[in-house]
Amino acid sequence: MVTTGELLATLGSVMASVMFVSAIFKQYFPYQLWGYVEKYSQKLFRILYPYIEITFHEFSGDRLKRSEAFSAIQNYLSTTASLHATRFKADVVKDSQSIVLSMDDRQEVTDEFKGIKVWWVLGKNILKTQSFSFYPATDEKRYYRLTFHKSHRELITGPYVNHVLAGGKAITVKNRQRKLYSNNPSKNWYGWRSTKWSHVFFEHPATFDTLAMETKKKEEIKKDLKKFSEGKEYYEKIGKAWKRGYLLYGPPGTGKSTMIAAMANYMNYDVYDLELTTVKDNTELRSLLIDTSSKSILVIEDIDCSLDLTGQREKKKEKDGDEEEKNPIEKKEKEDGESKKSKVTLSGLLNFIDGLWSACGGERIIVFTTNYVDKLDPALIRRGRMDKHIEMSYCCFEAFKMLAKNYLDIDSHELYAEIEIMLAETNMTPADVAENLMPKCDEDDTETCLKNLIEALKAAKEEAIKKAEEEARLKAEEGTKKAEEEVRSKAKKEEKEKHAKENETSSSSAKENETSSSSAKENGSIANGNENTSN
Ligand SMILES: Nc1ncnc2c1ncn2[C@@H]1O[C@H](COP(=O)(O)OP(=O)(O)OP(=O)(O)O)[C@@H](O)[C@H]1O
Ligand SMILES: [Mg+2]
Repeated sequence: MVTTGELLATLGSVMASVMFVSAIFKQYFPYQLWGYVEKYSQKLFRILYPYIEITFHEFSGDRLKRSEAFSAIQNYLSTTASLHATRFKADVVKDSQSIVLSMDDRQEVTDEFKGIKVWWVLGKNILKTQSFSFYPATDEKRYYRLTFHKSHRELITGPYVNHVLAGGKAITVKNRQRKLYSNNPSKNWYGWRSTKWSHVFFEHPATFDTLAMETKKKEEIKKDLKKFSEGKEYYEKIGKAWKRGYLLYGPPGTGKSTMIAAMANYMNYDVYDLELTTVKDNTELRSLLIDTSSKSILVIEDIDCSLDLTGQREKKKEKDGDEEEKNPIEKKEKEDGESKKSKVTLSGLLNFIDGLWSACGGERIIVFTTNYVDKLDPALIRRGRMDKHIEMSYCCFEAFKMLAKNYLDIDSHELYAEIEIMLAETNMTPADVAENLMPKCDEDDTETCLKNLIEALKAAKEEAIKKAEEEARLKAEEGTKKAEEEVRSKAKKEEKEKHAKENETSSSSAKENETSSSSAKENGSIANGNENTSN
């Protein structure tokens, strides 16, 4: 059976023959006559072949970059082709978990858009010449050719092509194996095929279902994320870059990193884990940002330790300073090392998150984590930079139930009541609760694990009481010391005052004596004077 593509191809070759004949004609006949022939042959061509063809090549540019349009069309046609084509090629995606079928070479499929029929064919050119290249050479250059009637030019070249590209990209996102990136030190940026980010496949299994926290809070976060992912038009309307910042804070082991993994899985985003201490300066920070793709989460973990942004860090420095004073050479070496490390400033970081460059790429989530939220600069965590602040706290009963469901596959147990009371009295992180719930050997049944948790909670409670008592004792001791110090300084002050008074009294009596003796002297001289005068 002759396909439409073959028919069109035949028509095409007939036209090519006409062109060939006309080229010969051009050589042997006068110019005026040729002008007529050309005019009418083109007219004839348009009448006989009223179709338009658009070709999308697989590779474009000097560096043989695979065309995004080609990949998108391939994915789009993989769904359309599965309805019409008879020969397929299979690609394995998502770490061998699923198969995607695409059209085989020279296969033709039809598609319809608003009642208009178009034809797609996958063709290939075989290159005859071979040249030496650093890049893996390929002999074949594939392309997709789209053919449609010229009367639908506007509709097909505009809305239809956009529809195909958008549909294809959505399938690419769905099928892609997500990646976890980490930044390379800049000294490795230069050189052949070097990159700013290196990656591994992102395979963290955490989801919002496995994350233990209050359901209400969890649902709120999920809704927030969903709203963000659907908010392209809204962000455009309000004139804001399509990005959202989350600050996750709380004690170690409360699930901040787990939450990031759950967010990435929920949104189907890549993760860029930015290690700030290896970023040389603000310019480098900006280059890293520009090199991230959209639909990604940019993470800066333990922001309080990454830069000199907090009181905590300053305290640490003071302490270091005391130690270094003993050894000035070591101090100098350490200072040199520090200066080589990172010159990223707070203002650089602020601009990175909410400056003009931060809008590049779009659809991006930025997450900071910290154990010490109070010590961060307010400018860093203001809304617009960190739009949503999420406290990850100690394990509550609701979170425990989720962990028990995940770890032990139970919804309730007679020991739950005791655990609920103990969790209300004791601070235990979800990480510790999870560890206690986990069976350690085949013999560990549900009850053993729950009892382990109760024991651990009791131990934690006793420790907390002891710690509180110790703190109270230290506080009391400090209070007594302070009171004693106050009494001593008061006594000292009184003693001083007493001495001062005594000194004052003795000096004034000495003055008095002096005055009386001098006045006696004066009296004597006056008397003598009188005597003299009377003489
Ligand atoms: N809320 C939670 N839900 C489920 N598992 C949790 C939760 N919190 C902690 N865990 C478990 O504890 C481990 C440690 O948690 P995670 O690394 O997320 O803590 P963190 O808050 O990032 O700690 P840090 O501040 O030290 O980085 C995880 O591997 C996870 O199994
Ligand atoms: Mg963490």
